[in-house]
Amino acid sequence: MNADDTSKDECSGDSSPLPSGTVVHTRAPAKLNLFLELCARRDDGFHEIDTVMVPIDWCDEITMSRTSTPGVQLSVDWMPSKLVRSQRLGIADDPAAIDALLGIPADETNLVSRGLVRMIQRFGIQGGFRCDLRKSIPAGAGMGGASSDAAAAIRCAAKLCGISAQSPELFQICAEIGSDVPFFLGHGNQPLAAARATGRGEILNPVPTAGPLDIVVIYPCVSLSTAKVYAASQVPPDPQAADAVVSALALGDVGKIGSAMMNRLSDPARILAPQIDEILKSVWRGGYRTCQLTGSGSACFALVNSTVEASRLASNLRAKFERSSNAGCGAIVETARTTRVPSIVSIQ
Ligand SMILES: C[C@](O)(CO)[C@H](O)COP(=O)(O)OP(=O)(O)OC[C@H]1O[C@@H](n2ccc(N)nc2=O)[C@H](O)[C@@H]1O
Ligand SMILES: Nc1ncnc2c1ncn2[C@@H]1O[C@H](COP(=O)(O)OP(=O)(O)OP(=O)(O)O)[C@@H](O)[C@H]1O
Repeated sequence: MNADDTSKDECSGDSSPLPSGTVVHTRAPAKLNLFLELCARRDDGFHEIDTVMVPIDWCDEITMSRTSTPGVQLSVDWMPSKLVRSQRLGIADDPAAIDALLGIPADETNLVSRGLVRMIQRFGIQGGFRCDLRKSIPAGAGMGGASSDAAAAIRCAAKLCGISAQSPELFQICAEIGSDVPFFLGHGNQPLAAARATGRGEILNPVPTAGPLDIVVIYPCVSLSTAKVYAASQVPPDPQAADAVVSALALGDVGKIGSAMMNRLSDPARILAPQIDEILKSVWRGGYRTCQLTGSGSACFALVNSTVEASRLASNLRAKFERSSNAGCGAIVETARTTRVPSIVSIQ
């Protein structure tokens, strides 16, 4: 997926209800946190944070249509299949691990369902939606998969029902569903290549970038609870600011970005999941100090200088961390590039 996938009409807000039977499709990109600081613990159980996020072209896919039947009919599957994913993770013969890592709810607890139910209620939409969600983004990885899916489904519903993509209610619904969700809506009329988020993560300021960044993502065979990682974290006495990362992003200077990167949730996540510690130390020993945890984990990522370097690092890390099936938990290593959100909502 590249930046051109951002639809112009999606940004112009031209909307009228689509004919009955129309099917729309969009991608839901993952995100990485180049910087994440804890500024304070709030009385409502959340933290004031200062974070810089970039969307990447590792995406889930959503296909949606309206139904005359009220409610949300949701199907969830993995790309290319749950079996292939379990084999790549080395858990094909471990039903408990498959459930823990690949078990995605298809009921009202799925953030896609939560978002669509709120759309139906907030806009008095007649009937309901059918949504087919095809997963690629690992869950419990700190990559914003569920949040991105929710924002993508909300944008598809808006397109189907002739609701402007700029309607403030869309942002409100996203902010109600989760702290990461508003980021995936983009920012006003402009596609978003990077954002600095404060509050609990819902207050967004676009960050200028010099162009796409090349990345290697390593997802270990473990799913981490965001709430548990935050609960195990400490607010520092002197929180760092994201200004250095923001300036380096504008320059597109990978070395400068790398030396300004930081994630305050890394230490608690490494204690909760020692696999993360093993991966980080191994990649750092390989000379990639730009490698760090994203969000609340468990995935880690390294910034590199080119797609060639990304391919080379990824093949080295696959040899080290990926297992054949049934050889015990491994990891999934993928190259990626930063992109922009939201992606186009296309009519099938
Ligand atoms: C770690 C990040 O992914 C970084 O982008 C986000 O801060 C988390 O965003 P998210 O997964 O959408 O989180 P939410 O679903 O809103 O909150 C899940 C739980 O994480 C904790 N949480 C989340 C956000 C925040 N600013 N402070 C918190 O302490 C709270 O215990 C909350 O109940
Ligand atoms: N659409 C969805 N995709 C994946 N998981 C979902 C979805 N809806 C609800 N979930 C549940 O939410 C849990 C967390 O999923 P995920 O990690 O993708 O969420 P997130 O909060 O957006 O991302 P992050 O890991 O950055 O916090 C999953 O383990 C799953 O049980």
